[in-house]
Amino acid sequence: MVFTLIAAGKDTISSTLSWLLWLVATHPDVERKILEEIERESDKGTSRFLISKDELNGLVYLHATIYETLRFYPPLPFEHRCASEADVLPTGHRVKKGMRMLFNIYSMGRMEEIWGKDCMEFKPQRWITEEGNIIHVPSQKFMAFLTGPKTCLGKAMSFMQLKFIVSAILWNYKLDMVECRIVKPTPSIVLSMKDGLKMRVSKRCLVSS
Ligand code: HEM
Repeated sequence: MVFTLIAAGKDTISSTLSWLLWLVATHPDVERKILEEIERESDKGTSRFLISKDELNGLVYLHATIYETLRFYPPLPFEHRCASEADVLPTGHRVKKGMRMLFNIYSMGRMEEIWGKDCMEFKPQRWITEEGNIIHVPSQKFMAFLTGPKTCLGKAMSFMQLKFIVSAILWNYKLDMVECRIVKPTPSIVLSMKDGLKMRVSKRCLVSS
């Protein structure tokens, strides 16, 4: 069981981290908002190297940035399922018993019919209500963790891990792209970056002590 959890979480988390750090490095407005949020939500009296577990709940904008990263770059970009019974899909398509269906989660995250006209913009704000809470998006619309009875068991843990790691990295280090080169995914079971991600890492001067 422990092995299953580690295996299911390792590559998915590392894929999300790479895409998120690249997206943040190339969207300085998003980076600024994440840092302002950490500054606001973290305990001024403690070390800033790691944010505490309780403070993680306050990182709504970072939470939204993780959702937005997963919309564009789901670590598992394709999934398939087999129909246990004949059925008719909501689209009207007839499915025979035993028929295999492949669905493209990567494309679904970029479809105008699902996400609206600004579907190709990296906009964490789309996940936040006017009152500042995370918008609940049904899992049939946002499929990175899949939907139905075989959905990911590690979703909550993933957000916790990612918020811990990203807040610690971004608070302490500035990450810049080494050179202007095209970053693109490689077609594989886990969505990784073709040729990896090269970044320049420098110690960040804290906004305040
Ligand atoms: C961003 C991170 C993650 C994403 C996007 C993700 C996505 C998914 C997806 C799409 C599936 C369904 C696979 C299939 O049925 O073909 C799945 C299953 C699963 N995930 Fe995750 N996962 C993530 C992180 C994690 C972590 C950190 C853990 C464990 C701590 C975990 C545990 C599991 C387990 C146990 C299953 C199998 C569930 C079952 O078959 O009933 N996942 N995940």
